[in-house]
Amino acid sequence: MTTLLIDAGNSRLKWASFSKGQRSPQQAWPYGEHLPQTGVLLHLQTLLAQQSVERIILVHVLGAAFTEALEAFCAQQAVGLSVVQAQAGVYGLELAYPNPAQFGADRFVGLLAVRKLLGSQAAILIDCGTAVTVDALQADGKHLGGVILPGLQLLSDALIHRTQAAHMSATPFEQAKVFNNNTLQSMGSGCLLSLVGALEGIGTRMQEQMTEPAQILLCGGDTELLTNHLRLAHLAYPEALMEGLVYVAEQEACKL
Ligand SMILES: Nc1ncnc2c1ncn2[C@@H]1O[C@H](COP(=O)(O)OP(=O)(O)O)[C@@H](O)[C@H]1O
Ligand SMILES: CC(C)(COP(=O)(O)O)[C@@H](O)C(=O)NCCC(=O)O
Ligand SMILES: [K+]
Repeated sequence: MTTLLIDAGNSRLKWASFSKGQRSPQQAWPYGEHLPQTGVLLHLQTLLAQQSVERIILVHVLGAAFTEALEAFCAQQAVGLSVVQAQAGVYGLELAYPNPAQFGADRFVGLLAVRKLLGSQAAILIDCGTAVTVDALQADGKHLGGVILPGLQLLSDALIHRTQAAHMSATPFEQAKVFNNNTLQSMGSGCLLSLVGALEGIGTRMQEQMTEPAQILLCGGDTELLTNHLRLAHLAYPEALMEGLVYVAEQEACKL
């Protein structure tokens, strides 16, 4: 029997199956034209029709009411469900937010991924999804907090829709460069390089203010587009959140 590991973000559902201690490679399914909440439930239906699933370990950022919808769906399908939420004082983490309920559950799973991938090393996790989050974690488990900024696609959407370029289609991010000779390439390069510059500035400031060397870990949907441009030593691991969910699965298994 299989456990499904699911990260439901604002743009896409990422999933992997976990069985006998082994995780499959991550797959990412966009929501397309659907609202994220509808998209998640449709994708879950497809996943449960494809394989025999005993349990789902899921993290989402789609609102508290959505957890209830998921619970009802899984009860109907007779599948166990654990929805991961940010919590104070668990897994050896001390969260910077005084109210953990306000800290994105995906960011919390990101901190667990740091532990799973890097052990008890100080780290800065950059998760490049719909929004980009940057979080600093000390070796002793103290989370120092972080920043949230618009992701690559959001930057580009805002630029296109709030200028006379509204008639234009998607901007290209591949082969971003500083010397461009057409509007779309100029915009795509500008968005990508502005995000890269922001992350270099934020990462450098965090490293300066931390008391121990911190390993930068880059993950999320735009990892591959950003990694070659980023002038900061880092590890690129697009599927890091799946490792955070594996960590939860292993910890839950220990409690059984
Ligand atoms: N088919 C796709 N649909 C949506 N985003 C995509 C797609 N392919 C690549 N991306 C990129 O992935 C990013 C979303 O990353 P992801 O980590 O899945 O985000 P989230 O967790 O917010 O859903 C977008 O900013 C976009 O640039
Ligand atoms: C910042 C986020 C929107 C990122 O979501 P994502 O890009 O992964 O879809 C999400 O982590 C969130 O809703 N956080 C709650 C607010 C906070 O962490 O302060
Ligand atoms: K994110």
